[in-house]
Amino acid sequence: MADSSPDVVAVVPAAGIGSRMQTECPKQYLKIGNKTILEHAVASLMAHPRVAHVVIAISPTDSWFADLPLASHPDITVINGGAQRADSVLAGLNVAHSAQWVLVHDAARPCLHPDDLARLLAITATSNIGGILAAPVRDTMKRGEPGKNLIGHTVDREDLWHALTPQLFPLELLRSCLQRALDEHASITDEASALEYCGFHPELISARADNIKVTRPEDLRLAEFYLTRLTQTENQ
Ligand SMILES: Nc1ccn([C@@H]2O[C@H](COP(=O)(O)OP(=O)(O)OP(=O)(O)O)[C@@H](O)[C@H]2O)c(=O)n1
Ligand SMILES: C[C@](O)(CO)[C@H](O)COP(=O)(O)O
Repeated sequence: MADSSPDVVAVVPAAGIGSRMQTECPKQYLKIGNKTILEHAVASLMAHPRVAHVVIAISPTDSWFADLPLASHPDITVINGGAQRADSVLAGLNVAHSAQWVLVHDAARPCLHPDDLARLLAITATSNIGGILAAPVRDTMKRGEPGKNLIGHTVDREDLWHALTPQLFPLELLRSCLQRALDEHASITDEASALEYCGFHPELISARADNIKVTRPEDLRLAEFYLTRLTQTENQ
């Protein structure tokens, strides 16, 4: 029987402004059904019995979070995020004292399937480095700029993956790697890149491609479609 004791803390970076979404409010506060994208993302984590607590990093100027039921949830701590996503994550790690493992999940990813979360959490039984959910690249990959000619050669897509979230790591390992990477001004766009910067190689868990990060306007309807299908599957 897989361990289901609540031994994992989740950090949810939710301090972005969602500029690429071109909406009035930050995209994590856009609604799909009767909940915001942030609430869907947090609910997908709290549905697993091992997730004991969730730390949500919001912007210091956030004026939306206080109106959500999450704001008064006993298992949720809200803190101020930072200038970059990595700063927000580190701020969350710095208050997540009481856990051995930490899950980091984008507030902008509302469609996390419970099976993928369970498969990621299962690696705690065999790994001391951690791992990430990832989806295989499906298209031929090119390098270039819009309106200009393609650069160089087609990118070989063999072994090329889209890194998703959640990403799962030993709390102290992630905290130390992220702190060092930021102190040394490394380019960090996900938690795995901080571990890679420090010489570690997290496990890759092949996952569903419908765990999308709502980023551009056309993503909202797609996320709504995926969430509707996920809800129907769970109710069967
Ligand atoms: N300083 C920041 C920047 C981003 N994020 C969070 O990191 C996640 C992924 O980042 P992204 O999709 O880039 O969100 P934004 O930065 O808000 O989007 P944009 O780049 O379009 O402004 C989001 O949940 C976002 O809220 C954060 O916590 N702190
Ligand atoms: C963490 C992430 O979602 C993995 O793909 C991605 O790196 C976030 O990038 P963003 O530019 O902060 O959205």
